Amino acid sequence: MDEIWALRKEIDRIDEEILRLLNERISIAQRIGELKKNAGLDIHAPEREREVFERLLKLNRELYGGKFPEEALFHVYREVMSACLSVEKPLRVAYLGPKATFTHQAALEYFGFSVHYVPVSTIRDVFSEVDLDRVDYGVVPVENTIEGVVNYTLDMFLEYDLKIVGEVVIPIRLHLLSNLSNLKDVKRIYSHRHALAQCRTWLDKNLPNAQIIETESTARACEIVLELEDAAAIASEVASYTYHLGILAENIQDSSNNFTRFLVIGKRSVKRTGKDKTSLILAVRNKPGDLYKTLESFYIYGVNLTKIESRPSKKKAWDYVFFVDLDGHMEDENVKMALESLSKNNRIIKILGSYPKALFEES
Ligand SMILES: C=C(O[C@@H]1C=C(C(=O)O)C=C[C@H]1O)C(=O)O
Repeated sequence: MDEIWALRKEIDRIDEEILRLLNERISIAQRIGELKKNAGLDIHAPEREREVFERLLKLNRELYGGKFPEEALFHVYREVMSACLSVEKPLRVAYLGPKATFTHQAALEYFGFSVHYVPVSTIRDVFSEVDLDRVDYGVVPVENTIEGVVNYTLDMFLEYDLKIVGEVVIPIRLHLLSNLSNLKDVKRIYSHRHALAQCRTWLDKNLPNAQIIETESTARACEIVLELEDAAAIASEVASYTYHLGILAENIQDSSNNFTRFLVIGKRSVKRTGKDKTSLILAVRNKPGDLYKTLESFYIYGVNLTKIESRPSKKKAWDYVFFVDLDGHMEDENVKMALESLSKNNRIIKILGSYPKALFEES
């Protein structure tokens, strides 16, 4: 007992030191904020945030053998930087709502909690909020490893002149949320159709007799469950703390290969980090060998394409454009040369931006 008491004293001392350092850090961030304002620079610096994360994750591995878990270190620093940024300039971020959805989770993962979030009801609204400067950034889903591409998001890039400033990949993990403490007391389960379908095997095995009720969103399921004494909802981790519901069973989804990629959209390009991606929209004429010729530029300059997706141009029937993602930044020599050669041949419709690759890319 004495030893526990002594060790807790030690923890108190360490916490005081961490607190002092956090306050010192935020004062420095405030000064950097003023300097950036005077120089007309962007206050939010995603490339610098990436550098901070990578440096610390590396130091944690090299100096301490990764004793402090990597994901936790990421979240601690996500919040530290989110708070430091908020004293420089409070950011406003729109996302495809409602609250507590996976898009909300992706937004939190990218910006942390010290940001003002604006949930909106359509992907178009996210684009228009950013376009009209009502928010600084927007977050939208773009593809899922099981369901495929979110076409609507790609189409919006043809309509709006916005830039991609970042990406987030998150595993779609579903949990059984309830304030009940025993699985056998769950008589009714509420959730959105997709979430229920993704947990079919687990439900058949663990709660074969419970009544299943569909709701319009996982968020609505949580609201209903809060009022009931024999029910549980299937929803995300963010839903559990948004609605103050406990996690009765974790990771109940059938597939462990379910990931969604989200894009962060804004108005300005992001500086090079060395681990970047570039997205662009290309025009390919409807004649033999044209796609081949377009792709040849990437081959000649050794640029690796990570994705190519075709969409109707909406200008003419059977006319298509290609959405391309590639490894590298526009300022990288090989990417620059490939883009120059494509532009000479009038193949570039839009460059959507260069941005840091997702930090934890699990796809
Ligand atoms: C402090 C800065 O401003 C913001 C906060 C950061 C941080 O807390 O480390 C990093 C980048 C910026 O988004 C900075 O630009 O260095």
